[in-house]
Amino acid sequence: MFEGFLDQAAQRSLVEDIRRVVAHAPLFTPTTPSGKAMTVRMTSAGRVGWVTDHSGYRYEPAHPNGTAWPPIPDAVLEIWRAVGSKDRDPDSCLINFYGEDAKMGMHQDRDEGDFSWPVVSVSLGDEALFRIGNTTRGGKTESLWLRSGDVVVMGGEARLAYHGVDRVKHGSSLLLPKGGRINLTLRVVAD
Ligand SMILES: O=C(O)CCC(=O)C(=O)O
Ligand SMILES: [Fe+2]
Repeated sequence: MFEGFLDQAAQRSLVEDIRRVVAHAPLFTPTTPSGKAMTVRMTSAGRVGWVTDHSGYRYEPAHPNGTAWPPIPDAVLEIWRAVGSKDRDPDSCLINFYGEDAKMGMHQDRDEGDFSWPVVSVSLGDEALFRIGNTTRGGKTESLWLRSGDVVVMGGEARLAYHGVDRVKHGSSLLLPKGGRINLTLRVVAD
């Protein structure tokens, strides 16, 4: 965990980059394979983007509306190169938006083809209570508040750790005028 990795100016600039991505690839409400709407809204940048619907969890080369995902902004790639890997760039940047009452249940990130690459996560906006456990469901977990500008790397042992977001403290940051939290997750998909 890199606390306060991004300064205010870097955070504001990233928000502008994300606004440009969202202008091309609008946020959508994903549904789980069992048909339940998730509470986060999401979109992606990169060669492929993560989607979920009745057909399952997977990476797709296009947004559900049929258009190609926009490229990953350079400033986002720079974060990956600094803390993730210099050997290759990520294929995908998932953009999660947490409004009031949004959360994310405990899960593993395992739709990628190669778990030797880390997952890099960037938090912007409202504070979130992040929970991380073991590589098997259940057991002891650890909770930490992720604040705007924090960067988390899930690699090695932690790459397949169960994790989730229990809650977001709405209005705890001034970065986004209407409140809310943006989380970026960078991943090598490798297939
Ligand atoms: O919002 C977060 O901090 C975590 C997001 C996450 O785990 C995911 O998108 O897979
Ligand atoms: Fe995840």
